[in-house]
Order: sequence, then C-alpha cells, then structure tokens
Amino acid sequence: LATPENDDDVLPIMTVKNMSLTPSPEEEFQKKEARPVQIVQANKDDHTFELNESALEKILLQDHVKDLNVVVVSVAGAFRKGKSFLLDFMLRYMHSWMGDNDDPLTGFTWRGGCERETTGIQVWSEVFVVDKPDGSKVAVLLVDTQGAFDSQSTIKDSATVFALSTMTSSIQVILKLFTEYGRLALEEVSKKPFQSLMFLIRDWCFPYEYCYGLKGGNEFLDKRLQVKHNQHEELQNVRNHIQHCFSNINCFLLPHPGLKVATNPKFDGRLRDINEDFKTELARLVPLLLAPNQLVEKEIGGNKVTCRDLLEYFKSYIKIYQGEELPHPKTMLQATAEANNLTAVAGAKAMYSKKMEQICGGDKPYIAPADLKRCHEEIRNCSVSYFRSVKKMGGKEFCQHYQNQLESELEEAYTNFSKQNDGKNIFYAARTPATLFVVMFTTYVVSGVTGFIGLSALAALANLVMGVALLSLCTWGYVKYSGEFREVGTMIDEVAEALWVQVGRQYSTNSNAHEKSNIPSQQECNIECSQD
Ligand SMILES: Nc1nc2c(ncn2[C@@H]2O[C@H](COP(=O)(O)OP(=O)(O)OP(=O)(O)O)[C@@H](O)[C@H]2O)c(=O)[nH]1
Ligand SMILES: [Mg+2]
Repeated sequence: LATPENDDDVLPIMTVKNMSLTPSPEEEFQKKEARPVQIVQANKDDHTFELNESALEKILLQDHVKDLNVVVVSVAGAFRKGKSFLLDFMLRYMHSWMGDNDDPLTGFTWRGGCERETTGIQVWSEVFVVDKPDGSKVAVLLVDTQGAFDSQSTIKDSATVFALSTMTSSIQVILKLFTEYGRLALEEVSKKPFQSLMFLIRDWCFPYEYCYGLKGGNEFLDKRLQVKHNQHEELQNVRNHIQHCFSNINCFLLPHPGLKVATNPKFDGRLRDINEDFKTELARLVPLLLAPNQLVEKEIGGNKVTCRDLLEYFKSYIKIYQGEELPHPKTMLQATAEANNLTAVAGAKAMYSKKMEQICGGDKPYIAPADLKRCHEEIRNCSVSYFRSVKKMGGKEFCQHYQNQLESELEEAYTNFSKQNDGKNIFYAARTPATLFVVMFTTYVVSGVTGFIGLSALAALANLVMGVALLSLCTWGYVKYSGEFREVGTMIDEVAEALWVQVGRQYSTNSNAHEKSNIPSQQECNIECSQD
C-alpha cells in the first residue's frame, strides 16, 4: 500500500469547474446519449497529440451552454491510481448521488490491472448546467486525462496532457513548468492565473496523525508547503510558486477503499464492495468540488471563460504542443494571449452582428443607406470599445494587432449587411431592367434622329446598341426567372450598375428621393454599449 511520501499517490485535482437542475428536452436527450468523448488523441508511435476539434465543438457549442461560463473539473495524476473511478463518482453526484448499493460504476472507462486505460484527454459529452447560489448559470465539464509515468509515455506526453487539462501534479518538472507560466502570467495580470487546486491523497493510512478529509489534508499540506530557510532553493521556489499561482489550494485525505476495490478482478464498482469510511469521505469530497456554491468558473487573464472561448483556448494550446520540444512557458503565455485576444475579437464581433441584425437583419425592412452607415459606425465603436475593455494579455502592440483585425472584420461584415439591405430595396432590384430600358429608349431615339438626318452609320450603331440592350434584358429576365447562368446575370447587373452610377453621379442631387421609405428613427440606432 502506498504511503503519502510516495509522490505517485498524490492525485492533484485542478478544479476550474461547472451543472442544470431543470433539464430541457435537448438536455434529456444528451443525458441518455452521454458518454466519454476523446477530445485529445494521443498518437503513441510519434508521441504527438491531436485535437478532435469537431467532437469538442459539438460539445462546447451546444446552444444551451455555449455562452455560459465554464467550470472545468479535471483529474490528473499518475496512471492506474483511480482517476477515472473518481470521476465516475463525480458523474453520479451530478445525476443521482450516490446510487444503489449493487449498481456497477459506469461512465469514464475504468478497470483494475496494471496496464494503462485512459489515453489523451476525454471529456464527458453531457455538459451540466448548474444554477449557482448567486443566480448565475454555469456549465460544468468533466475531464479525464491520461495518467503520467506509464511505460509508454515520455515526459513530454505527460506534460502535454497536464498542460492541456490545465492541471498540475506533484511532479516537480511539471509543476515548475506551469508555475513558471503562472509567474509570467502574473506579470501581465495581477490576479492569480489558476483557480483551484486540490491535492487528493488516496490510501491514507495515518489518520491518527492527520485525520481523513479536508481538515487533516489541509494541515498536512500546510506542513508540506512550508518554506524553510534551510530548504534547497528549488524546493522553496516550487512551494512559493504554487502558492502564488492558485487562488485556492486544498488537500484531501482519502482512506483505503478496501481490498475488493484494490485487488479483486471481478470488482465492478458497486458500493457494497467498498469500505464504509471510504464512502463516507468520498461523499464529503465530491460536493467540495461540485456543489453549486463550490463551483469556480474558469478564468484566464482575469476574464471568465465561456464554453465557446474554451474551444479557442484548446485550439491555441494544442498548436504549441505539436512541436518536437516541450514548449517554453513563454510560448504558452503567448498562446494564451493569442487565444485571449481571439476570444475578445469573437465576443466583440458577435456583439456587432447581434445589434446590426436588430437593425437590418433578414426580417427587418429596408433602411436608408446613410442611416445604416450611421448605425454601423455607432455599433462599431461600441464593439471596439468592448474589445478594448476586456482584459487581455500580450501587451498594447499585440492587442492593437487584434483590434485592427476586428475593425477590418467589422467593415467586411458591414459590406455584407449593406448588400443584404440593398437587396431589400425593390427599386434597387429594378435598377438593371430600368437602366437597360433607358439605354434602349435613348438608342431608339438616337437611331431615329440620326437616320432622319442621314447619318446612317451612327443610326446603325445605335440600333446595334439597342439590340444588345434588348438581348441583355431578355437574358437577365431569364436568369432571374430560372436561376441558371447566374454569372451572366451578375455580369449584366455589374454593367448596368456601372452605368447607373455614372448617370447617378450627374444627377446625384435629386436621386435620393425614393430611398426615404422605412427609415428608422434616430432612436432605433441609439445603441447601448453592452454585450447583450
Ligand atoms: N488502492 C486504491 N485503489 C483504487 C482507488 N480508487 C480506485 N482504485 C482502483 O484503481 C484501479 C484503477 O482505476 P482507474 O480509474 O482505471 O485508474 P486511472 O487512474 O484512471 O488509470 P489510467 O486511466 O490507466 O491512468 C481500479 O481497479 C480501481 O478499483 C483508491 O482510492 N485506492
Ligand atoms: Mg483512467
């Protein structure tokens, strides 16, 4: 049996957590179909990791969770120590705590034996929506990770998994890497970069020195995290770093679950086979992590992270771990800063689109282009100031680059909104045939006059132009009716548009008269600069 002196028996649980009490039909369905989903695939031949983007998207971008702040509860530690087993009890807590005595334990795959089971990173497909006591709703994602130090993984593999699951363990090199990232992050934002860390020590056999549970665990941890002058500098640094990086550090001492759990190959996880004191402590431990008032939303750079944002972070982080070398903490910081800015850009853009949709969306009537432009400018300014107000990492210049990107994306979106708006103007749609009629009429008159005064060459030319205009009009009509040869239709539209603009320029002073319908009042564009 393990002793607490053995690092292998320390499972750190980093909680960046989130659960729903009144399930919608969509959630009910999700519950029935729930299963572990491999989101990071470990390739054991070349020791690379791949993000299963579409699977993660399906989970994080579900309508009922995508905009909720996320709480990610992940369990990391050495292999074969019961991480998946523990997570299955967390799942039970989220469903119907604690279950019947003879129910086998299901959920994330776990098993006895000495060969590793979980590889890469898996998440539970059901994202739980939980009402916190303060009235806010959060999304809870449960994450299982590949165990460290199995015979097939390199240090880099383990470090990658730890990093991706935003977790640390008691292994110094991993801890140092993360705390170094944490130190850099601290220079940027004064808040502690990580939220909760819980060290879980299993098979605790000295309850007479430190009692089971949180109290004994924290007393034990305080002793272990004490910085002493005679300690080696490296040990002092690790201790200082941990305390600086996590807002909340705890330790929990769990008793041995009994010999059936540890040694019986037929053990299927049923409560009946588990020692009473283990169950009692487990029933105290899990609510410490998952009870609604304990849930801590994931924060990066001082901002709460939504499910949608989390996807961006995963994408950015996986990129830096695909190289040959273990990434430098600075690279991690840069990736964080990048994802940080990207999520702020996405948030600002979503805000712009939502407000513009309210003014000129598909179901809204036509609005005068000048008014649309004014609204666009107002909303764009709101959106940019929202972007600027979000706390971001990476420094001024770095953020400016993303602001520029946002501005150009907004201009692009505006062009599309304008086109959509123009399409709603029946006069606009009639521009091409009107132009062609005018051309035909003019050339008809010109050919008549020039033929009358004997300029037959000019008359023939005018007739030719009239013929081309007539042909174009017929073709245009056919394209609009049938939807075929659309490129030809677009070409005719473009030529007619060019002519219209040319003529329009000369008569611009009185050309706006027909565009005054359905103009929203100044009020409608009075945008409030809030994300909702
Ligand atoms: N001694 C002991 N055994 C446990 C404890 N919790 C679970 N186990 C047993 O540990 C074995 C491994 O459980 P898993 O949940 O598959 O372990 P894991 O850490 O997920 O393993 P990998 O996925 O391979 O990294 C199972 O036989 C469990 O019954 C515990 O607290 N103490
Ligand atoms: Mg496992």
